[in-house]
Amino acid sequence: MARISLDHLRHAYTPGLAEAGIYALREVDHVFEDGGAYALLGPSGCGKTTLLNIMSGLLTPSEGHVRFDETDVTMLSPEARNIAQVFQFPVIYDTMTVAENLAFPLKNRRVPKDEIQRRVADMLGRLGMTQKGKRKARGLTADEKQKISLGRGLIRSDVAAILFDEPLTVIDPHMKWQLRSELKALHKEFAMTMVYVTHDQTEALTFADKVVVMYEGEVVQIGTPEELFERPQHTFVGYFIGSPGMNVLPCALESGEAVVSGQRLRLPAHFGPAGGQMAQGRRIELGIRPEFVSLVPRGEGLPVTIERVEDVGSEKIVRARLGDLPVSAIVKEDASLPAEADIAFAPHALNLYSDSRLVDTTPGAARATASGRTA
Ligand SMILES: Nc1ncnc2c1ncn2[C@@H]1O[C@H](COP(=O)(O)OP(=O)(O)OP(=O)(O)O)[C@@H](O)[C@H]1O
Repeated sequence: MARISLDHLRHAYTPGLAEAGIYALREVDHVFEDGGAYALLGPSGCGKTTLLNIMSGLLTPSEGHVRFDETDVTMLSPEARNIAQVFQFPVIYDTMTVAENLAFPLKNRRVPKDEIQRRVADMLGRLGMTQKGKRKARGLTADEKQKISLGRGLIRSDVAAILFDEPLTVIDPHMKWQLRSELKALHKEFAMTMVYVTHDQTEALTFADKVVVMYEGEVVQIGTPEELFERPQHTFVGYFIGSPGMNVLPCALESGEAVVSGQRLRLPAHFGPAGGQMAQGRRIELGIRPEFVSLVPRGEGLPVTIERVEDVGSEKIVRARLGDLPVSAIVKEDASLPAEADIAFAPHALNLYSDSRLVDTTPGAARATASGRTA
């Protein structure tokens, strides 16, 4: 297994696009640690597949380098990089049996016969396909074929990394959970470097130790599921992760207060220096997750109009409007809702954003804030 370093990668699909400044990847500079389980998460078109294909060698980046440990592999083919790939749709040999398909990558590497038999039997068990080992792959369901593709990727122990591109798209919903758990178990057991592309936050958060969130050709945050939830480094992360996503409220800062939709909100004390030194002309926003918004009696917070309440099991999602801004709150199922409500924000959970990037409001960070950098 290898540590994969992406060194100042940029990619435009044609020289014309590069000249026009249209990059599918704008700047990616990141290290995937040896043995880590990563998810590349982001909406359609944000550059996930482009990045994965650059890592696998299917695509050569316009700029920058890819290194596997200390070796520069930027110009090497996928075969020369020794990686396993699992694609969105199954890639298997219909005329071979299920077992032969699984054995194929091992035979190619001249693994001894008895070792192949042992590993194939083990993988068939893990995939729940022991009874189907001798069946021809032709005629299997799309689910089953994709499970074989996964098995073929996972059966080799000598690969630098395993790259998955939305591998569960064709899998039946109730099987997805089982296969994800199996992938996670295999990762724990063999500590393989795995990179898993998805646009589904549940898939990303349950599979990965670290989630790499991409937006418009850039990595906007790399973090554990908890970090992405608690401290979104970019408003997009706040909006994309969570259901409903983080409330993002445009505001102006004035002597320790935020003016949100014409209402004044006293900010936690530590926001003072950061807010005071914020450069003029920036787009300033407050971020607060619905889990940290509460409904309080009129006069105790910011006045809102409740527009609707959605019942979601043990909780209710309250959709309200603060002036012209939509705000969501998550409250307990049995919480009573005042007819005329205000909203209050848990101070510890308030985040401040400048041009979509999180402002470090911890004491001592004012200098970085003033120059526009974020932590
Ligand atoms: N072969 C290509 N030629 C030109 N532009 C491309 C090509 N492939 C992708 N793009 C563009 O590059 C950008 C990133 O695409 P990419 O497929 O990497 O995104 P993605 O996040 O994987 O999306 P999806 O989840 O829909 O696969 C998009 O704007 C896309 O239109």
